[in-house]
Amino acid sequence: MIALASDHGGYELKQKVIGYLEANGYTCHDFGCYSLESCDYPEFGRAAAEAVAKGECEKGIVICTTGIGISIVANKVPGIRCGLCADTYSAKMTREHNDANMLAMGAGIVGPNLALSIVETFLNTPFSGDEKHVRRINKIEEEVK
Ligand SMILES: O=C(CO)[C@H](O)[C@H](O)[C@H](O)COP(=O)(O)O
Repeated sequence: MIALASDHGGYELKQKVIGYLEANGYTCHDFGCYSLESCDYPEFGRAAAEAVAKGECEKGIVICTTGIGISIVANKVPGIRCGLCADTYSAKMTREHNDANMLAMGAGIVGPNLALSIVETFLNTPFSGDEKHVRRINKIEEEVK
C-alpha cells in the first residue's frame, strides 16, 4: 500500500501518479486533498506520513507546488525520511543511501513524465544496506532527540 497526499498545487500530478501506480499493480491510499480547491498541505502530508510511520503503508509519496512544504511536514513525523526529488538520480540515491520511506515532489518543478520516472525509480531501488549508511540513518534519530 502506497500513501499519497497533496495540497491543491499537487492534486493533478497526484492523480496521475495514482493512475500510474494502480496500472502497475500498486494499491494506493489517498489521504487527500481531493480537489483543486485551495487547502493547507500540513494536514494531508501529516496523515500520509503517520500511515507510513505506523507501517500501515509501506511507502509514501507527497506532492505540493514545490514539494518543500509537504516534505517539511512529513519529515517532522518520527521515523520518516522523506526525500524531495526533482530528478531520478536523487530518487535512486535517497533509497540507496537514506533508505527514504517517503518521496516528495513539486508539481511546479517536475513535469508528469519526469515525475513518473522519479516514482518508478524510488519504488524500485532497494536500500544498499551498507554499514556506513545504516550508521548515518540511525544517527538521524539519535541526533535530533
Ligand atoms: O509549501 C509550499 C511552498 O514551499 C507548497 O508548494 C504549496 O503548494 C504552496 O505554498 C501553495 O501556494 P498557493 O499560493 O496557496 O497555491
